[in-house]
Amino acid sequence: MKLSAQNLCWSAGSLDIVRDVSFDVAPGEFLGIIGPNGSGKSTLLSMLAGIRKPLSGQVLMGGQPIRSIGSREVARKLAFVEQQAETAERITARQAVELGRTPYLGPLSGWSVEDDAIVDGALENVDMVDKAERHWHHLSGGERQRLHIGRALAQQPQVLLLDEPTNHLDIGHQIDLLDLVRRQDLTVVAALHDLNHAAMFCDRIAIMDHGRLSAIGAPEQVLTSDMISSVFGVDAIVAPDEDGVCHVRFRPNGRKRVISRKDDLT
Ligand SMILES: Nc1ncnc2c1ncn2[C@@H]1O[C@H](COP(=O)(O)OP(=O)(O)OP(=O)(O)O)[C@@H](O)[C@H]1O
Repeated sequence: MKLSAQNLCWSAGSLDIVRDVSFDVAPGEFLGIIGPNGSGKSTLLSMLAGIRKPLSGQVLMGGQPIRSIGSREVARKLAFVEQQAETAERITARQAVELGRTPYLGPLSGWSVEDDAIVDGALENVDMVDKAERHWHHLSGGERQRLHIGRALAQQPQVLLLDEPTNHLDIGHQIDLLDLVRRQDLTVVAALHDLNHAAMFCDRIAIMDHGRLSAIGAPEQVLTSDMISSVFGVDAIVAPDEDGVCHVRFRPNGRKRVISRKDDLT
C-alpha cells in the first residue's frame, strides 16, 4: 500500500519541528529515515501514523487521507512501533503479541484458531516462542522490543512504521529484525541511527536535518561523505563493500575537527 507525506508541517509553539516534508513510499518499499537527534524523525513518524495531527499538509494511505479513515480501519492497515512503546505490565509475552489482533475482534468476530496461528507465527518471527509465557516485567529491554515488533506483525498491516526498532537489540537480533522486516511484503518506514544498517536494508533513505527533508534517494545516492559531514558533523569515508552495498567508515576525529574549525572562527 502506498503511503504519501504531503507538505507536512508541525510546530511546538514558535518552534518549527517538521518543515514542509513531502515524499511517497511505494507499496512494498522500505524507506529508512536518518538524521541527528532532534531532527524531527519521531514527529514525522507520528504524523505518518495518524497519531499527531499535522499543522498543515496531509498523509495519504492508499491514496486516501489518513484522517478520513476510521481508527479501527487504520489499525488493520498500519502498525506503528514507537520508540518508548510501553505495555501494561501484568501480561505475558504472548498476550502482548495477542494485542495485535485487537482491530480484528468484535462482538461478531471473537478470538479464533486463526488468531492463535497468527500470534504463533509472529512469536516465531521475533524469536520469542520459548519465552511466550514469561511475564512482561521479567523480560529484558531487547525481548520487549522484539515483542513490540511481534505485536505489530500480528496486526497483519500493509504499512509498518518503526521508530528506532533496533534499540536495545544485540547485533544478531538487530540484523535478524531488519532482515525480517525487509522480507515482509510491507510498505515500511523506519527511523534508524545506524547508517550502515540503513544502507544494507533500505531501498531508499530520507535524511532529516533540522525538521527538513534534506535528501531522499537510494543509499548510494544520499550516503555521501559530504552529507555525513554537513548533517552529522562527522568525517566519514563512504565506499561500496564487496557486495556493492555502500559502507560508511567513520573517522574518530571528525566531530572534534568540526568543532575546532568553528572555534577558529570565533
Ligand atoms: N510536544 C513537543 N513539545 C515541544 N517540543 C517537542 C515536542 N515534541 C517534539 N519536540 C521537539 O522536537 C524536536 C524533534 O523531536 P523528535 O523526537 O521528532 O526528534 P528525533 O529526530 O526523533 O530525535 P531522536 O533521534 O533523538 O529520537 C526535538 O527538539 C524535541 O524536543
